[in-house]
Amino acid sequence: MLRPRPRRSTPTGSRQVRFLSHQGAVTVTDPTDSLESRPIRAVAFDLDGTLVDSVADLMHAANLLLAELGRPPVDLPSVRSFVGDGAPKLVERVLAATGGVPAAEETARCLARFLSIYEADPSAHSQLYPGVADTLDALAAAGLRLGVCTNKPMAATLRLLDDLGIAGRFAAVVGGDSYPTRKPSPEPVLGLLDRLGVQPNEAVFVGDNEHDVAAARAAGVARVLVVPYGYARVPLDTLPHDGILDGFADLAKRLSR
Ligand SMILES: O=C(O)COP(=O)(O)O
Ligand SMILES: [Mg+2]
Repeated sequence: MLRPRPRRSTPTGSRQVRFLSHQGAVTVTDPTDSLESRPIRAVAFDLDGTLVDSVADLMHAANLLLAELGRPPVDLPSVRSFVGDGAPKLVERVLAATGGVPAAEETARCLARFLSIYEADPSAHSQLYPGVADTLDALAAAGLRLGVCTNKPMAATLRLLDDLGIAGRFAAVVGGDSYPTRKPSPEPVLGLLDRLGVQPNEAVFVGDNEHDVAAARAAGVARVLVVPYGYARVPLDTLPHDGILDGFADLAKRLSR
């Protein structure tokens, strides 16, 4: 059976909260929140910094591009701070840090070259964070629909999920080039939830940075949780989430009793 955790910053009172499990809908009284009852049917995940530690492969692709350009390489902490706004911003930041951003046409050529390098092998140095595979299995076994909403372009995203053996866990995947806008826009989150066949207030979002929290909040999901280990660029406790997980496996504990 599954149960929610209280939301932060909600009026006191009481509410009935329903989660779906194998056994059917489960209703739990949450005394800290007066919102309407709502069954949780889906969990949406960010990718980089939440499911996968991917920064080493991003750095590798960036440094192959930079070598071709005759520029110096970037280091891991720098690339880590560049991730989260999608590949075009990543490449722009890499170029800005190594001599400057060239004219638009040359920058576009750099982006295309970076993507062709990265998409060819996005997983050589990347790994799932501890507990990810087992926890996804447990949530799926509990009857929840799982999806990915990332700012990484779709081609690389699908390859990475496949390489790491978790592509089959997700009923829907949305990338940074799936909609006109990316996170922090709510558009890709709403698009993913639509593909999963659930309403926003039937979903939990799990992410690692400020864009995840902003996008999920704006989309109106029931709960926004963050992992403690990702690529956030601001302190997690300054963000309007509903809780910081102890680790990925903590998600199963938080959603079950
Ligand atoms: O910026 C990216 O390319 C991906 O970032 P995300 O998976 O954390 O959204
Ligand atoms: Mg992320």
